[in-house]
Amino acid sequence: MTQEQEMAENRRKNEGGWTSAATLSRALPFIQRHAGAIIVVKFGGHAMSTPELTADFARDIVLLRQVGVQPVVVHGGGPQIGSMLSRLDIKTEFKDGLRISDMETVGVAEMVLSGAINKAIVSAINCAGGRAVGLSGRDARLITAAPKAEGLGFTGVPIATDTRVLTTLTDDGFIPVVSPISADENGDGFNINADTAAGTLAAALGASRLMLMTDVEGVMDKDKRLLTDLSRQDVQTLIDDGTAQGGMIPKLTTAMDAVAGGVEAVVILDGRRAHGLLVELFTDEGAGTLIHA
Ligand SMILES: Nc1ncnc2c1ncn2[C@@H]1O[C@H](COP(=O)(O)OP(=O)(O)O)[C@@H](O)[C@H]1O
Ligand SMILES: CC(=O)N[C@@H](CCC(=O)OP(=O)(O)O)C(=O)O
Repeated sequence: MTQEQEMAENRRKNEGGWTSAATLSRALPFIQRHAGAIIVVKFGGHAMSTPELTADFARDIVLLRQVGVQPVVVHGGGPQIGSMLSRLDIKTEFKDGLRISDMETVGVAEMVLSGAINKAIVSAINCAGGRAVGLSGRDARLITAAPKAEGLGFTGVPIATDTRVLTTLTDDGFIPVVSPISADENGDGFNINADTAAGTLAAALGASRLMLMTDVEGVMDKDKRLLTDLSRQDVQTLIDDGTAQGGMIPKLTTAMDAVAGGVEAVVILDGRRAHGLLVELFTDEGAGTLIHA
């Protein structure tokens, strides 16, 4: 068969094309529902473990923007900070999922997050045809930080936000990409957990959804079965009875605070699998664990 004959034959059959068109058409009511909405997407350090996953993520974000959603990306990079600290021979410890950060550690965290990772995500989104702008909690006083607790050094929490820089960007079609490193009133840098920063910004922006992309399918019960739907009370129980541990704790407290702060729903989903964002937003079934008020 010549190439022309093959193309003609494919056009006659084209089963795949009709299936794709049907999928697109079924997405229409979902696209209409989310058009104009602000959706904060937290991209975790584990979820960006390969360039392919980052590229797939970037395409999904650009697609969201293309269909009228206003995505705001907040990123982590815990494993990447960990490997830089070990290359520099600096020991690191966690308490309840948060890195205990002295001045040297927060310096490394800022270099890795606001430098390398932020720019890699911005680049990936721009290569996918978007207009991404990288910034951190420091920029335009987006997030003002304070110490989380006595003895945790420069491990911070957000105490105030000024989201005007984000709305200025989203109103003009840009996609903000935010590193969670922030400063206090004196300009001292603080290491804020990326889930916490994303939750605070989602509430401050009045986002309709907060999507936390991680390295598990979602929240698991004691038998490692995926929990698909949780109320705030259910989430509290999972923390109290020890079902949720380590990095899942800041995710769940963030989810509870975000829904209490007016975010309609928080979704914890698998960032290791391509297109989870689209499955969650544009299909009936959704993906991962949905947490609501
Ligand atoms: N009940 C639970 N369900 C799912 N994951 C849990 C649970 N308890 C603890 N975890 C851990 O939380 C991790 C996700 O948090 P974290 O490592 O901080 O991810 P990220 O880098 O994406 O923010 C999972 O890999 C898992 O090991
Ligand atoms: C205080 C604190 O724990 N900060 C985090 C910031 C990065 C982060 O949250 O990254 P992931 O989302 O990939 O875990 C850290 O130093 O690891």
